[in-house]
Amino acid sequence: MAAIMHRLLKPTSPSLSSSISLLRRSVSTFPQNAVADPKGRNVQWVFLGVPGVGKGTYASRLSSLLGVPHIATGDLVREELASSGPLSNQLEEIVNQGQLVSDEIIISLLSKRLEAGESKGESGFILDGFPRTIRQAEILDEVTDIDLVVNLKLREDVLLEKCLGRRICSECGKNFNVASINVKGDSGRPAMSMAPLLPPLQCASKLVSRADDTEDVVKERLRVYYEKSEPVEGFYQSQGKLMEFDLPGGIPESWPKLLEALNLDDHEEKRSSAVA
Ligand SMILES: Nc1ncnc2c1ncn2[C@@H]1O[C@H](COP(=O)(O)OP(=O)(O)O)[C@@H](O)[C@H]1O
Repeated sequence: MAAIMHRLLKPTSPSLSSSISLLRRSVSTFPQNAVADPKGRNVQWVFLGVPGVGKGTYASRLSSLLGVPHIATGDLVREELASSGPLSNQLEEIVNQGQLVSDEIIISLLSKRLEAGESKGESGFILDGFPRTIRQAEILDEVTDIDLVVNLKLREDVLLEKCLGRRICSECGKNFNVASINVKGDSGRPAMSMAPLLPPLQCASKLVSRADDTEDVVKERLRVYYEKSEPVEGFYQSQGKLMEFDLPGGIPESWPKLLEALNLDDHEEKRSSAVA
């Protein structure tokens, strides 16, 4: 009912309709061809969580483990910006102010990425940074079935520090983090430490920060998250698809626990022993 009301209040523009048709076409072979995980679940998964929580880190690790693409809409936006294409000036202003790009643009970037992947034989996906509004979640629901939504959570007082510590290698594009986080336990919350994620020697001199990872812009992105993206958690909760996951610390503590929560810990062990 709420969704119908929303659509009545916000009619879909012709350009959004055509972006949705593109998206529908690019997922038309899913989920029939979707990759199943070792537990037989289709992998059309979504990662939710505030900026800096680690969606990219964990989604990309799972993508390597399960053999499905990790598609981060933030990366698609940054690629479009770097390409100096027709949209780049418009996008730069929006992203550097911490605001959301329009649904039309995001859906058309996502469709193109899915289509390109499909032509290379990719199937299934782990989405990171999409959907970010209720409208985007409704559109995704119109075109395909999402199997699982992982909502990563981390105590708020470390998020800003984590965003400010993010670095990208300007050559290989890998993500690192120079922040060393040590917070004391207080009023029932345990202490938390997160070691920096440092680059290998060949990347060390090529690290850059994202233009939108300044203190003011991160604070605005957090505000936008609570206003526009947090309701998406409720959307999937009501569909019974949401798995909440409280990150207990850095990668060494969190990764095994996440695998356990996803029931994938035995798969990781088998794979590691096969490689060893
Ligand atoms: N689904 C989306 N809808 C609208 N804008 C988006 C979306 N995904 C990414 N963006 C734009 O790209 C920027 C960077 O996104 P991302 O890398 O996911 O950042 P974060 O670290 O905040 O999770 C966002 O602040 C926003 O401007």
